Amino acid sequence: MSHIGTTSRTGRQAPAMVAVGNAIKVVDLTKTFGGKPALRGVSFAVPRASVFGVIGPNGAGKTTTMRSLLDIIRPSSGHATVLGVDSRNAGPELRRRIGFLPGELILEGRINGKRLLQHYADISGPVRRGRIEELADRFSLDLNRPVRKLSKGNKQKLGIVQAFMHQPELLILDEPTSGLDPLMQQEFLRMVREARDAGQTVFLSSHVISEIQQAADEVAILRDGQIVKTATVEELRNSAIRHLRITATGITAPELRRRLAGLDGLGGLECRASEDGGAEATASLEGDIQPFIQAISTLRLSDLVLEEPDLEESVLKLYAGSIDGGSIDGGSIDGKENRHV
Ligand SMILES: Nc1ncnc2c1ncn2[C@@H]1O[C@H](COP(=O)(O)OP(=O)(O)OP(=O)(O)O)[C@@H](O)[C@H]1O
Repeated sequence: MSHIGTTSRTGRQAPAMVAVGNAIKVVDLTKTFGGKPALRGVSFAVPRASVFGVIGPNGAGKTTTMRSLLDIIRPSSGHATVLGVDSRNAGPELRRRIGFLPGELILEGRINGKRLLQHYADISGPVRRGRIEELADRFSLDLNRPVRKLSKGNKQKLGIVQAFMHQPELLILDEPTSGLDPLMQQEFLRMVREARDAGQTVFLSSHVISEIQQAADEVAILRDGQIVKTATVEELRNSAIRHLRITATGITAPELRRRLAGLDGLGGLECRASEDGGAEATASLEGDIQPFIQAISTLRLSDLVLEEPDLEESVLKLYAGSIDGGSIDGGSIDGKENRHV
């Protein structure tokens, strides 16, 4: 194990200490189903004790990536290492060190939640006494009801509890908040943060950008089996699109246009006369804000609005981008150079 710090007697539980190295490393993974590519050279690394989110539209390859990590499916080519073990050798020992929530949860319906979780605990445990009840309480989940009578959201909660209950070193969670109401989503995100703080690693997929933004340290955006971009949430935010509006006095609308037109990252520029006799401009701004700040520094501003970057808008733009247009990062592991979208 490449953890620094103490581990439990079994070595299974994650230490609440600093962790080093990668929990997951994927290099050039491809998967073809009946001649149709589902993954096309995906590479990324997930540092230990971090939260890594993968987002992408339907069919992007999120589930296929996760299944490859767990050896549920075999990749056509490429390589994946999970907790230091080749994913192709993912036997029961490795599985016990992982908590997995599949995207399509199929649960035995005839028994109640408690018995079902006890069954999973026997397989993937040990589970600390009282832990299951604590987690169920956090989700207001009734463990005495037969599983088949639970709503979709409550079944999802059971799935989350079984993934977290044995405090595995690595959590692989496919669309974990699907079916959860907003309060429960927040509870789930708290659990993810606590897991990371305890030294566990979380790899999760989502359609919900705001959720990834709240939970993840790093994000990979997957589309058509390729990673469009890997970035920290901060980097994504910095390269995101902001909307701005300025009002200046002592200047006409055409003059204001001349000052601003052609600035790096500025789009959709519209200038008009303002009510106070000056000029008003609205535009969107992508990336570095410094050239814009410099351009307006000599203006006499009466108003300036620079909105919070819209992560959703910039990610949707990435979804919609052209693969053949050369804008796709073939999956660099550090992903820090991938601003060209
Ligand atoms: N077992 C399979 N047999 C054939 N094709 C498959 C199989 N599993 C996945 N695919 C195909 O691989 C591609 C990627 O699917 P995958 O389920 O990984 O996407 P996803 O990003 O998880 O999508 P979603 O958000 O809808 O769950 C899709 O085109 C899908 O139809």
